[in-house]
Amino acid sequence: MNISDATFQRLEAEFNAPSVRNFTSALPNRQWIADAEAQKRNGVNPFPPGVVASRPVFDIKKMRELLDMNNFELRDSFYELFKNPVFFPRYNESLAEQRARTIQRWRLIAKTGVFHKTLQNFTAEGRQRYEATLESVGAMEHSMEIKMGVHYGLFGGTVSMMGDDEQSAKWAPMIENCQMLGCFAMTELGHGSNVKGIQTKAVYDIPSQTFIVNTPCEEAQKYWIGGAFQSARWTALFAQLYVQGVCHGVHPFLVRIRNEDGTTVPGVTIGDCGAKNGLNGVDNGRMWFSNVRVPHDHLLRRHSQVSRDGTFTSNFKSADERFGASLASLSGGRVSVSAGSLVQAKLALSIAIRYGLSRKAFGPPGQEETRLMDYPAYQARLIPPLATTFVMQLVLNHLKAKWERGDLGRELHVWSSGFKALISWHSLQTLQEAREACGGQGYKSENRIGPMKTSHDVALTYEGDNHVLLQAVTKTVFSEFMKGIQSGGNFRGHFAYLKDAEGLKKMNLSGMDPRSAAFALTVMRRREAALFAMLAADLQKRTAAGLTPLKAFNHCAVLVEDAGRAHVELLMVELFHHTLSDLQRRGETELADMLSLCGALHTARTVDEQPVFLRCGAVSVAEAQMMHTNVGRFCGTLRPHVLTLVESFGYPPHLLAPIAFDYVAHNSKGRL
Ligand SMILES: Cc1cc2nc3c(=O)[nH]c(=O)nc-3n(C[C@H](O)[C@H](O)[C@H](O)COP(=O)(O)OP(=O)(O)OC[C@H]3O[C@@H](n4cnc5c(N)ncnc54)[C@H](O)[C@@H]3O)c2cc1C
Repeated sequence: MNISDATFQRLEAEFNAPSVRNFTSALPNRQWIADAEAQKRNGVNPFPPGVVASRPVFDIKKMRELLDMNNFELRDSFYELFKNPVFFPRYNESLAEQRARTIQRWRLIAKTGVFHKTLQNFTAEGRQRYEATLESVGAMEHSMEIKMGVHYGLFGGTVSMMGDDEQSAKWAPMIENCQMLGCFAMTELGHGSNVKGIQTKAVYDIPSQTFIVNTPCEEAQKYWIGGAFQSARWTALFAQLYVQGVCHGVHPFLVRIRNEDGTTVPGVTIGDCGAKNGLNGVDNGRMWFSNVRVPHDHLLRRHSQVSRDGTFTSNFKSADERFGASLASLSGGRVSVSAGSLVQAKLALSIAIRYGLSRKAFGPPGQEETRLMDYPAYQARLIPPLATTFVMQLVLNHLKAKWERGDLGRELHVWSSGFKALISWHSLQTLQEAREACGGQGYKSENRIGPMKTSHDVALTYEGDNHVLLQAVTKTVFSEFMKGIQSGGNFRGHFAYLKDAEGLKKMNLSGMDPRSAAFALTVMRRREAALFAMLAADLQKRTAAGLTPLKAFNHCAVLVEDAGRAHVELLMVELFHHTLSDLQRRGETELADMLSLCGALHTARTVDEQPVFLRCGAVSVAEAQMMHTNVGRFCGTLRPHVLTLVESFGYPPHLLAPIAFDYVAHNSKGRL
């Protein structure tokens, strides 16, 4: 595929930052990479000095393939591309330089042609290639991943999935090859989480057969729109659709915001969101619309249509159903954010664990100091997040497969909302722990963890604020639970396990194998059952006292979120054990054994960290104590394997950091 060279030539001129064009901004010393690669050429794996990897008890390559699922060569080809100096990390650049560099990098990535046919028809192969590309790019730099995710995933995904076949066929190829550069304008200053309440208006004007778009008040300005401030020429705009005086709710439109020369079109005003805590390679902008005329065939009409003479029709009966269907097709954004989040956690763990293996502190008098990783207290900080990262990656792979198959049902909404919330929280917590685990070195930008942490932070907010997402999960599955209650205990589907609620209570955890599926499912089901029952009772009490169902729900919001988390963590355990049984069935016992240890540590840690298990009676004090002991026990069991485990993430030395190798040589006087 030819990428639109004209687009990138124009953009590079517009984002003109001389230091970027001429590569003059200071580059950190990169000798450590040459050293690591030289070691590799000599047949020695580039580990930190003095670190001897234990003999792998599983096949590292197979583990990587299990985690990455597909496109292994493509991922490696991107890692090679990132050896080009354009991709070298630079720190302390100005906002203009960071934005310019992102454009420069985008051109080189787009030029590979990797996005060809990722939007047209949305085949599983195309989606896998797209996800693999974004994950690889995210390992190099998070801004770049988000910049491309907004253009191809959010803008392109909206046009191709919410446009009908004709619209998709017309525009998707031009989005893939960057002839049409776009952004995604949903959020407004006054409405972010509550997108149903956005105020931008699109009124159908019968005589001119156009939609007239207006920003009626300051709260309705479009806000945070990635790419809007400089690069985008088009936007997928979300607005309340009015036809013949009737509001039909939120609808998507393809709207031109700039001419190809970069000037804004009449009626559109664009401002900068300015410097952010991270992701400064992305030019987030604000937009106001004043009587902007949008052609009739630019309403993206897969779900709703307006005839030229002003008759509104829809495939769905109510505005709520239409809105739900629109959001379902946007679940891909949450899939990408979850995958991108785990990339950051995997990199941070790869760096911090290698450092913890080589760095020594304190020790017996007169003897060699002890390696950090040999302190149980240190292990307890890095090994549980490592185990959870493996569990979450395998769980996320089920979600990715569902999305790639085009399975857009209610389950996709629940999984993508819940997994995005828990995975992004997990990754941020892991980045913080990894930063601290590297001490002062963790605070140096060149060691990557700090910049990754600040850039990743917003993953908790965009594509749905995590708290709001957990509430949405509970709202969606609670009715299923209530059906079981109202039928006198005839629970179905996910809640079928409650048909034997008494048996669940009687299970004796201390007599079970903590690596088994039965053990993890018992603990997680007990919590979910208890919290959903508490929620039902609480809601019933409040509605009986005269509150409306909505008010009652809001009064129980803390319990609602706890129940949502309980549901998602149970789903995760179910899916994880599904993968384990599959591995066992295929005879991959080495992988399954290692992963079952990770699963057992993940379960023990989940219970140990959350008092809600004790509070709701899901575990007894003795069982909570057993879980606590299990955390330490499994950390010790996994300790010899931590290096091979992070090796299986597959990141080459140049995507790690100096402290992952010989941090003393890197900081020597000779390298000043
Ligand atoms: C860097 C960045 C890039 C972005 N890119 C885009 C983009 O390209 N396009 C786009 O359309 N949008 C974009 N967004 C917007 C993003 O999706 C919104 O910020 C997000 O949906 C949250 O909305 P908000 O900021 O208005 O927060 P609010 O909705 O105001 O939430 C603020 C707080 O209130 C809490 N809260 C809200 N409702 C409830 C409730 N019912 N109960 C309890 N607590 C509640 C939330 O948990 C949150 O902590 C971006 C945002 C950022 C920061």
